Amino acid sequence: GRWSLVVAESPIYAVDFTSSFTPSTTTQIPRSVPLLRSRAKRSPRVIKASKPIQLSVTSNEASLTKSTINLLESQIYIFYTTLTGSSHRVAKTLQEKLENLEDLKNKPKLLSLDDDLDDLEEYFLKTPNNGNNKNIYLLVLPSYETDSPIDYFLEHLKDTYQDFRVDKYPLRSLLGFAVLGLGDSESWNGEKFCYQAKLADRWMGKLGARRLFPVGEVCMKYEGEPKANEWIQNFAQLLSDDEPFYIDENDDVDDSDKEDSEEGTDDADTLVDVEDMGDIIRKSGTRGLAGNSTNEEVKQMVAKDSPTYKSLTKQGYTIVGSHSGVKICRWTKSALRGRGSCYKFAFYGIKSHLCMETTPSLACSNKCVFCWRHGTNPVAKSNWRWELDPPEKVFEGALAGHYQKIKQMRGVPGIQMDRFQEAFQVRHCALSLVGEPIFYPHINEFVGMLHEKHISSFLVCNAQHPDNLAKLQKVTQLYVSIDAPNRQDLKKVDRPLNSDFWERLMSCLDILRTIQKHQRTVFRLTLVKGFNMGDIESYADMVARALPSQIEIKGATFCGSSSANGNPLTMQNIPFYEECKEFVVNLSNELKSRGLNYDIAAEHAHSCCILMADTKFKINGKWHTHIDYPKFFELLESGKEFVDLDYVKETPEWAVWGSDEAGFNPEDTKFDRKAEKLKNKLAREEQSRQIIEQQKNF
Ligand SMILES: Cc1cc2nc3c(=O)[nH]c(=O)nc-3n(C[C@H](O)[C@H](O)[C@H](O)COP(=O)(O)O)c2cc1C
Ligand code: SF4
Repeated sequence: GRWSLVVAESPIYAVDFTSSFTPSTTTQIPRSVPLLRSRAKRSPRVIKASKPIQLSVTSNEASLTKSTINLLESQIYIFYTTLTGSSHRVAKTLQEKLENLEDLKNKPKLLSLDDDLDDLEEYFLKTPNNGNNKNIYLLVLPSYETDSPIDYFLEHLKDTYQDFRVDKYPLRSLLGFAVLGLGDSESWNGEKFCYQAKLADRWMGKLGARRLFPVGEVCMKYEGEPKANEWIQNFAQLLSDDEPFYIDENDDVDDSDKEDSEEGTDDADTLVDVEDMGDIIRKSGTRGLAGNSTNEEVKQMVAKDSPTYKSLTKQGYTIVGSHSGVKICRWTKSALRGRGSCYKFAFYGIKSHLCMETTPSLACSNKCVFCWRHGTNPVAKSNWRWELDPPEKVFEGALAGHYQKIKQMRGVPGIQMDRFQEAFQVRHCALSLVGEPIFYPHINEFVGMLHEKHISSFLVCNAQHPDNLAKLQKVTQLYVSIDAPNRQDLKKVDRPLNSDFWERLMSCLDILRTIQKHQRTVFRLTLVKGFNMGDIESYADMVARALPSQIEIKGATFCGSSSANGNPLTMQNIPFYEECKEFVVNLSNELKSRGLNYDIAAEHAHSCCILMADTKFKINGKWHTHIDYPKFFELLESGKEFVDLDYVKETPEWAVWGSDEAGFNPEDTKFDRKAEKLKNKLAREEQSRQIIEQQKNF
């Protein structure tokens, strides 16, 4: 390598800031020697030069110098990511240790890459502006062979490096960085041990950051925290040590790994005869489809041995293949026992025991505050970066998983035989659950398979993937989640990974109004008090922009809060039904005042859910929010174009807004004690309100 040109030997502890080369405690320092430049050959790229940090080096030569910048004056950021907690513990120890350093001027900041950073770009493209930009980044990273949020972080570093629009060395403005890796050398020895910490160390170097200290590799199984503490101790010492650093301004930033583009990967070597392509694709299976071109392998989104798999199955999900999931919801169980169905029965005529809830992509591009999976859920901005299962496998696997769970219910007291038998003919599929169904590259084929079996499709998307949305073919009902009325609130609620999340949402709204106008479209609002229940005007703006067929408004339900999974909600954030009603009435008035033809159509008080619809669904004075499913399939199979109004059915009296039953199916209520109690409570509330009103009038 380039170090062969060394002429002098020095006992000084030299740290090369710029190379992945890790010096031993005694190393040779090149001086006054023309240095080899090993810039990799790459395709044309716009390179904006960034000025290296000014140090007290005046000559153009590599030198051993005392930095004018005192490390103790820096602002230290400790970043960590964790799935089972050890990296968080170690990061906290690191913070405490550094805090106790007498001369350290600023208190080190501890930040979770997953919970505390809204946007990785704010720290790993831009850097915080602390006066003279004297920032030091310390990264405490575990390694996971299975897919985890660390993959997403590493991908961000890689993408930044490969993005020709941005400064090539954006992290050069940092004073320095160091990575402490945690892993398990027994199960993952050799290259795999702490491999993600090593990758992070490498990418940080490539992005222009200066390595202050060699990457730590700690086996948490054998060496545990004492070994981590040793690294911390040594690093702390380095901070207060005024030993000179070897700094070479002529040397290029860490770009020396020739394997990327020089060795053996010449075009001539990689060109493949078109005739051979089929063979190669077949041999590589679906692995190549993720478009992952570097040496990182394509992972499974939810591998069997991953913490995500464990947490999902614990919650009752059946994982299908490696990226899909299916789960029986409580309404399916309730309906099997002859009790009530969910609000979709009241609004659209869906019987819960005939409904399968599934998703072909457990990953998504948000980190919503109300998502319990937060912390372990696989994430990606917009590209599919995992192994890909064919649609047949997802379809058959989902049905098999669903039926297996139904079968397991056979011993549950109160199961009704006729419904139990019917349940083995799924009629509806809710593509929602968790994750983002339109992320799945074969979503259209998958939906096609449902329709072929006359299974209706309700697809919910998070409005972050306009390209996929535009390409989506006919579904029975197309939902878009509208989690907040404006940019600031949406960022707070969904914590999207894409920085252009608002623009993405806006394009999705435009797509609903134009390309997807033929679909039966629904806005889904989940109301969370203190997060998204204000700014009615902006919600109305969005309705005006997308012109959805219907608007479904649901009060958030409480699934328990936990700071551990990043879910900050408490009971205080759960709106009462009355508050939801008030919100809906206000929205309805706002829309009417703008001449938009929407009105409140139906309600299901039990689930705190209200449906607004375009008044075109009110035919001859009667609401028609229900769906004529056989008609839908007939139209679909006719091959003709058709729209939302072509397959409607009348809404039953008991579900219509303002009816006495408030969405309680009279046939079900007698079985449903909880529903009965709630109904009585609502009646009592209404009574007391009337009395108060009367008193006011006297
Ligand atoms: C599914 C799984 C995969 C893992 N893969 C690796 C690996 O590839 N390399 C490694 O060094 N350690 C691996 N480990 C060990 C973890 O990195 C180690 O337990 C670490 O301390 C976990 O940190 P955390 O508690 O902050 O999540 C793996 C652990 C699990 C459970
Ligand atoms: S979109 Fe769904 S899966 Fe994704 S974070 Fe939000 S709630 Fe969770």
